[in-house]
Amino acid sequence: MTMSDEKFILSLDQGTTSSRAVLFNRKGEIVGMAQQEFTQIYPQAGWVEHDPMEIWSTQRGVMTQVLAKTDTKPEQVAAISITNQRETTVVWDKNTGKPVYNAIVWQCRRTANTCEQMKRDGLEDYVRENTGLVVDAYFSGTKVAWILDNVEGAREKAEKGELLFGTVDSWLTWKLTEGRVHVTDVTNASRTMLFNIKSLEWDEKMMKALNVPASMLPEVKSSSEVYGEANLNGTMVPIAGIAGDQQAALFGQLALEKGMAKNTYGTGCFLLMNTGEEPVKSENGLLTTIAYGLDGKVNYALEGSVFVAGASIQWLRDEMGLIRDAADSEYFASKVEDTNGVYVVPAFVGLGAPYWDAYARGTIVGLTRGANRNHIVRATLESLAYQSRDVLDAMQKDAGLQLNQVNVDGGAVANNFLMQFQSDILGTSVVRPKVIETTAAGSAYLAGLAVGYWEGIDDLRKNVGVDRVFEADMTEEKREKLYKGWTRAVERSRAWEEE
Ligand SMILES: Nc1ncnc2c1ncn2[C@@H]1O[C@H](COP(=O)(O)OP(=O)(O)O)[C@@H](O)[C@H]1O
Ligand SMILES: O=P(O)(O)OC[C@H](O)CO
Repeated sequence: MTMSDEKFILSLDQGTTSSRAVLFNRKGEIVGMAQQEFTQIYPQAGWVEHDPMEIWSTQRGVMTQVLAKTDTKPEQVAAISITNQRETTVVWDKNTGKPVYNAIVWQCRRTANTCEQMKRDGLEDYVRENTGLVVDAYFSGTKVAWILDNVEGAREKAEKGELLFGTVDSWLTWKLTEGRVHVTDVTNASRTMLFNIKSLEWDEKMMKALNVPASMLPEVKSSSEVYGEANLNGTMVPIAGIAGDQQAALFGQLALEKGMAKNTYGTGCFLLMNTGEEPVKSENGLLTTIAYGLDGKVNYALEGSVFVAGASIQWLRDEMGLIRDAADSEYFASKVEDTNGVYVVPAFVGLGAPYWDAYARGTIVGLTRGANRNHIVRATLESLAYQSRDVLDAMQKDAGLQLNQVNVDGGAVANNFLMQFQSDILGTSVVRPKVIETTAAGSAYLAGLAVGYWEGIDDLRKNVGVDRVFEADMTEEKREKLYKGWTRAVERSRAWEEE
């Protein structure tokens, strides 16, 4: 229950598996939250889709629910912020507002062949230099092209200027403003492979290479400004913050200075390091991306994107039936002292950073007659930590520095076994904040700053607190032996699926 004149920021967090709405007060505390899972559509092996109308209906549903649950009137919402699963691609008809196809999800591998062709066409260096990305099916560009090439009549309509493209932030803003506003922010734009991260404009050469008409593309704005107004039961409320979820988490951790990093453990795992106002080119398989656009400037980040992290725990629950609840994984993993030599490489949709192997597939190695459920559960949890080490090692090489602590957030950091093992396998401290909904918080901060709900960054520092610090407790010898086993397991998973 909220006091009737108190104001809040309503943060909409549209993730890969669920839509969430979180209400924040001035102290950055969560006043209320509503969450709803939605359908994952797997039309073929390696393909992943969402229904854009379900994304919208669940997001609208949780938004209404959180206000009702906390007895908050629309007039008490100072601003709405949007943060979202990135890269996921929606194409809709400008006149009817209807999607022409399901959203193609970031995890979807259907355009791997297009990427091979792009590499043969010699585009890799241009893509890396100008978009900060590697040529991979992960990003939106080839997904838009696929829709235009495969949905009957789509290309013709797009060329007549009748279709619009957007990442999920863009789609939600369009729906919330009843079709008045077609925008995105720099962080989301930097994940499309169509955006030039240096000039901060849509890239002509990439638009041509992917055959995507300029008329489809949203206007690109900063991450913190008023983009338009949403109609909340007759009250117009400004939408004032937009950022991709991983960038929002970095902001939520207030990692606003060069060299500050965070790792988020959700469906995937995403390690981002703020590199300041200059983009840093990775030599070790990471991405260069925009961290946020604020006050007329952008900050850049290096990113290590791991495609499957918490999703592997859902796989243990839903497909393998080894656990009933994600949290049970901690209990089973802790029942054994080690994995008995078992490694699980959850390369269900290929491998992201630093390998970028679209043809890797999931692998369990090291099985002996003594391997049991607990070992497999433990090895799956450990895979989150090993994959994070892969990207942290790459990041330290790129940045030329050694981190002695990693700030973490996201759903899976509730798992104490995982956090301790993470610290052990990295040999650094792992710092878990009080509010692990850092994504929603960072997004709320961006909106709150735009409307003067918070005056500035110093105002926000009071909001951030530490819950627990995990310290490494493993010998160097053991750490390196275990990690070597992981690298061998990864080799076994690679290039499995044939082109
Ligand atoms: N206690 C836990 N141990 C391990 N994994 C967990 C735990 N709780 C949640 N997860 C995993 O974390 C993910 C949910 O985190 P969340 O940050 O909500 O993800 P997303 O935003 O990607 O939907 C799920 O994939 C789930 O399997
Ligand atoms: O929905 P999440 O939290 O798994 O995040 C997905 C990422 O944004 C994909 O790049």
